[in-house]
Amino acid sequence: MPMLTDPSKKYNKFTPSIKLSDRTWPDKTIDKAPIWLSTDLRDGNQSLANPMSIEAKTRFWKMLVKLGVKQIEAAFPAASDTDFNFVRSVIETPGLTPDDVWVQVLTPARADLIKRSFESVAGAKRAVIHMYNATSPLFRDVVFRNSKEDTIKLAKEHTELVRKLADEYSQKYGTIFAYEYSPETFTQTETQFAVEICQVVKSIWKPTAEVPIIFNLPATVEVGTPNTYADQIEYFCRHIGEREKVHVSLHPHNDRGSGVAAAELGQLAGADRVEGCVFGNGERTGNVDLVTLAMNLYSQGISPNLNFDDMLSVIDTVSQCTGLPVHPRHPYAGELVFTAFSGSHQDAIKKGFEAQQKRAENGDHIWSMPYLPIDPADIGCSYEAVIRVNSQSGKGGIAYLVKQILGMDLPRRMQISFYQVIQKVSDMTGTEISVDDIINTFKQQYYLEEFSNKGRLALRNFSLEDTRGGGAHTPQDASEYTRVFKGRIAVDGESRQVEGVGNGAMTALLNGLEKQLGAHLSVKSYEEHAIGKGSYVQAASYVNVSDGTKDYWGVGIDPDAAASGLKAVLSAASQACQDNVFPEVKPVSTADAIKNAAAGVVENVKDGVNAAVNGTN
Ligand SMILES: CC(=O)SCCNC(=O)CCNC(=O)[C@H](O)C(C)(C)COP(=O)(O)OP(=O)(O)OC[C@H]1O[C@@H](n2cnc3c(N)ncnc32)[C@H](O)[C@@H]1OP(=O)(O)O
Ligand SMILES: CC(C)C(=O)C(=O)O
Repeated sequence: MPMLTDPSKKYNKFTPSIKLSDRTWPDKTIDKAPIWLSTDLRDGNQSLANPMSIEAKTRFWKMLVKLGVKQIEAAFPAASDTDFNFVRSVIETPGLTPDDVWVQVLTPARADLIKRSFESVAGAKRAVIHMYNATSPLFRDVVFRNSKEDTIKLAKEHTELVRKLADEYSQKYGTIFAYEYSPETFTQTETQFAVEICQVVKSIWKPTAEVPIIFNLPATVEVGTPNTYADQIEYFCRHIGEREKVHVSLHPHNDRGSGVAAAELGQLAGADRVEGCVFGNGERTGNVDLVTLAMNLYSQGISPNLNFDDMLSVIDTVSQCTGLPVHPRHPYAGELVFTAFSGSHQDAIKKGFEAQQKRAENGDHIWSMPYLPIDPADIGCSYEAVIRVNSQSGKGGIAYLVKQILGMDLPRRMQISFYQVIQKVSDMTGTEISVDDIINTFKQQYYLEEFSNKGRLALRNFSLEDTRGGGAHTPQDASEYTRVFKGRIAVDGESRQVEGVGNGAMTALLNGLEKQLGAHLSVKSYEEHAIGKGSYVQAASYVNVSDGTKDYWGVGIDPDAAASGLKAVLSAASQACQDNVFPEVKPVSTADAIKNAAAGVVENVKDGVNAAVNGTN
């Protein structure tokens, strides 16, 4: 049937039975983690087309224990042998269940199923028996055909049985039992009635402050906005007696997509405990997502008491055990959630990382980063995944990747120039450009192959003479040249002797190139920084040269600062060759240029870069 133009003819607005006018939860904040209960192996399992095998459940169980979950609903043991045997296995297998972990099992209010559930936990150190029956008018009328009194009687009589069996089993096995009672469909139940039935249950169970009774108040189906849930929870917390002997527990489902909000407002309203599933698996749209809840706390500086520092392995385990993928946009865990494609985001993140690093050097480690609510490293993600490049990207993000991978901090104007190169590639392909592609393009553009200069013009060896102290040529005044460059430059692989003079190493080389190749290039700007530390330190040089009509950027890397500057000049000059700047050196395809240059490197390997660095030739 198509959607109705007037849905009011079919759907009633949800109206909660209570509405607090003096609610206090809106003014509260969450200051600590709740008690967590994972129901992945029960609610999460019952909703799968193919429920988990014992092996899958065991793998999941181990992961939950490792994450730090202390209460785990292992199964609905009366449902199947698999479920029953799994509970036996977590109790009997040495090392599977630490002493501080509670094994929880779910049962309906039916005597045979309660008995079977007790049999499943025989010998456990700590066990929570969780019993439920639906309490809302719809279920009372349609499913159970029960009055309110009948519903209370059902809960009362079966709680009596749970009490009796708990006493017997704890005497026999020394098990510490806790009791959880869920008025299923709580949010659609008259809240006063939910309190009434829970008072009766509590009077029979007789909890202590040491082992409180758990009243689990489920949004079995999420039918209202989270504020209505919070009102119901606050009302319940205010009216249930002996509050110190009660743990109020939330069990939100996500039918309206606000399960996380409901759980957070429910905690503001006084709840002590939250039941949910990792990545929000569960019936229909799922149970509330424990990862999001925990990481929301973490991002506020509150320890969730759960450890997601290896999120990728959690994703692997959960998706392999359930057969369900984790959405790429899933909060904190999806593969795209720390990724920025768009230029302005990348620019802000790059600046943010630089500022963060500076603050950290002064002892301030507080995370304050544009667009990234948490540090991806905290959940085991690498920074490389943060910035990815497509046609929406800008110079900042691309420069960030070059810096991350090659350690090269490009001058701002060079960032713009390289960005234009990448933009051409991305316009051509129309797809995302991988980090490898960016780095390869960078190396090709500036003739850097494994950091040796393999341009069309490549440095083989050189010496620099300082003429200030007398030497072969004595300058007449300070503006005159003070350097003489002598060296061998491979021009498309053919080694040529180049000699020139200038007031610095780079200008002397350019002077030599002009004499050899017949065109003048001048240096417009030059920057340099160190890469690496200690004995591995290298100099990275960036030079911008011009023939008077067009600018060319060049890059050089070398352990020797002078050699790195000279390589940068040749890297820029190699690009100028492509524009026919040197009459003698004709443009060739980039691939051919690299091939030629590489051949030249092999040919000249003996008098190669090492000699040049030492300035001995
Ligand atoms: C909101 C939740 O997620 S609750 C958990 C739900 N999970 C599951 O149901 C998974 C496991 N369930 C099962 O394996 C089976 O349903 C069993 C073993 C529990 C029961 O199986 P069956 O005896 O074949 O009954 P069936 O599944 O049809 O259950 C419906 C009966 O249980 C009754 N019932 C349902 N919930 C409860 C409850 N909480 N307490 C007591 N009786 C209940 C129904 O009224 C119905 O009774 P009727 O047969 O007299 O009309
Ligand atoms: C058994 C109860 C807690 C349940 O799963 C629900 O109401 O969703």
